[in-house]
Amino acid sequence: MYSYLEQELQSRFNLFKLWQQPPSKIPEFLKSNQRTIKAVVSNARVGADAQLIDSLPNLEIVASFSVGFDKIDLKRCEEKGIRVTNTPDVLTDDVADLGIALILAVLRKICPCDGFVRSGKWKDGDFGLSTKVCLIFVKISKPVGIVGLGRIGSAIAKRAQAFGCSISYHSRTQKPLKHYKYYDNIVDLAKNCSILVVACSLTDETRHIVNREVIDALGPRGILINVGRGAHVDEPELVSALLEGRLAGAGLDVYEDEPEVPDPLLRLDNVLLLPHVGSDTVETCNSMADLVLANLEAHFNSRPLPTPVI
Ligand SMILES: O=CC(=O)O
Repeated sequence: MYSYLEQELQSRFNLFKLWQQPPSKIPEFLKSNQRTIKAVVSNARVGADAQLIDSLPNLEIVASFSVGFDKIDLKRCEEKGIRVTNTPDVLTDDVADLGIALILAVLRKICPCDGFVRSGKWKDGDFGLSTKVCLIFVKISKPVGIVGLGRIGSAIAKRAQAFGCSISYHSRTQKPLKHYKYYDNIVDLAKNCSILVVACSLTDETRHIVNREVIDALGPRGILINVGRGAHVDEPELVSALLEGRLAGAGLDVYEDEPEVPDPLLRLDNVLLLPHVGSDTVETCNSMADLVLANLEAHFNSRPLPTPVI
């Protein structure tokens, strides 16, 4: 629980600190407070499953401190007339910045370079070469491919363009953007790009959208960047492609079973691993917290919700 959000929740509402309960005590804790609790404040990692929703008969709203709501059982909320809110827009720039940081860091080998200097190896010789980000002046030029051209995907595209990259994308529908090339399937996108960036939301359709076929289409010179959700990628397939040299590298902020990270990835220096920090800046977390509070206040004062999901 983000401390500023906790403070504000405490000063404005009757706050039950579920996260401070040991897992074995949670059912009992919920049972003893079930009549009183009207709102759940959640986040990307915890969500709100059917069990939690069903255990709170007076629940009116789930306000998530996240843009993603893949761990919230929306169907159950809908059936029960429970409102759901998220925190879009305020985190777009941070996640897009991190996507670009991953591209730059993987291609230019920034972390291995840092390790090289710190370990004193520089005194024995130069580091070696890395890969150019802006391929526009190079014959092998291939665009940056973006999976999901929503808010975050578009912000990544804008930034990548500023680095001189051309942009291709795959999404459910084609956008009226003539400078970006659209592919109606992700395999064709992967075949025709050098860096594939996953930035879509996680749904039944996008779960494991990056499978073996997509990874092989991206190929041994390709880089995968994931700032979406771990479950967008078939992780064992990603690991074997990296180990077998069927993929050049990856930059990951998200994993299927966070905070678990597949062990072999920890030993690969062509992979950059971040601990799901896409939106974790002080400024953005404050804005996300304010949005959670604004949604709760609006709901309990019968005003329209600023950022409703349902
Ligand atoms: O992963 C972070 C979010 O969904 O906000």
